[in-house]
Amino acid sequence: MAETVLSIEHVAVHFGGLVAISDMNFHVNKGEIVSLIGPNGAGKTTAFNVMTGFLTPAKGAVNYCGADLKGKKPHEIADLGLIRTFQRTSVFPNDTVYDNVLIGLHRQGELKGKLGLAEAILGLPRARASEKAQRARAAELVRWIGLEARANDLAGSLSYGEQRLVGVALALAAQPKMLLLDEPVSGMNASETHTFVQLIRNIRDRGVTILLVEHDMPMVMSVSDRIVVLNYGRIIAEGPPDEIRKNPAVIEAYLGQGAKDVVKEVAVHA
Ligand SMILES: Nc1ncnc2c1ncn2[C@@H]1O[C@H](COP(=O)(O)OP(=O)(O)OP(=O)(O)O)[C@@H](O)[C@H]1O
Repeated sequence: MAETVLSIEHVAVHFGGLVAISDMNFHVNKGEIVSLIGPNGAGKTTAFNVMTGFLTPAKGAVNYCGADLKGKKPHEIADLGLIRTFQRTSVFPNDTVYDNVLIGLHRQGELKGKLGLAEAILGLPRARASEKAQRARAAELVRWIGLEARANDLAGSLSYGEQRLVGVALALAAQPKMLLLDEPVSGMNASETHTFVQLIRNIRDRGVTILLVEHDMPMVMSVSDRIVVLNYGRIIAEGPPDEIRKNPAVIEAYLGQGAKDVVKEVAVHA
C-alpha cells in the first residue's frame, strides 16, 4: 500500500470574512509528483503557507510523515525535511553559482549547529573536514541541477530560468524528503521549462516526493502523477492528468475566470 507523506485534513483558513480555504482534504504519497492548480485567488499559496507553518489554519490539521505540524514554526518544519521554494529566487548576483550553493550549505550547517563557532574560526580539523565535505556537496548539487558549465560564472549573469535552478539547488541543500515548488517555471521559456521537468523527475527518482503549484498547464499535465484542483478555496477535482483535462467542473472553473487560453491548452493536450 502507498505510504502517505503529507496529508491535509479538513483545513480551513479565513482572512477576516474571506474564506480562503474551506474544508480542504488531500494527501500526497511517497514518491509522487502532485500538482495543486486553480485559477488566480483559488487558495494555492495559502495552502502552501499552511503546510509550511507560515499560516495557522482556523480548523483542521496537516500531517507530515506521521507528525502533526500544528504549532510548529517554519524552520522546525524545514528541519523535518519538508522544504519549499519561493516564487522569487534571490541569488547573490556578485558571487559565482558554486559559491551561492556553498553559502546555502554553510547556512544549513549553521542552522543545524553542526560546528561550534570557535572550531570554525580556528580552522580546527573537524571544521576543515566539514568544509571539504561541503565543497564536494556544493559541486555535486551544481551538477545535479545541470549548471556545471556555469559553476564559475556570476549568478547575476544567469538567465532567469537558470537562477531558479539555483533556488532548487538551495532547497536540495537542505536534504528534503518532500519538496514544495511554488510556480517553479513561471517566467521560463519552453526549453528551460522542458529542462526543469526533467530535473523534477530526476529529483523524484532520487526519492524526494514533490508537490507543486503551477499555472503552466502543459507543464503540469506532462509532469504530474496526480492533480488537485482548487477553486474558491474548495477542491473541485482530483485525479490523473487524463481525467482532469476532461473534467467539466475544471474547464468551467477556468472559463469562469476568463482564462480561455488555459482551457484551450488543456484541450489541446487532451
Ligand atoms: N494575507 C492575506 N490577507 C487577506 N487575504 C488574503 C491574504 N492572502 C491571501 N488572501 C486572499 O485569499 C484568497 C486565496 O489567495 P491565494 O494567494 O492563496 O490564491 P492563489 O490560488 O495562490 O492565487 P494566485 O494563483 O493568484 O497566486 C484570495 O482571495 C486572496 O485575495
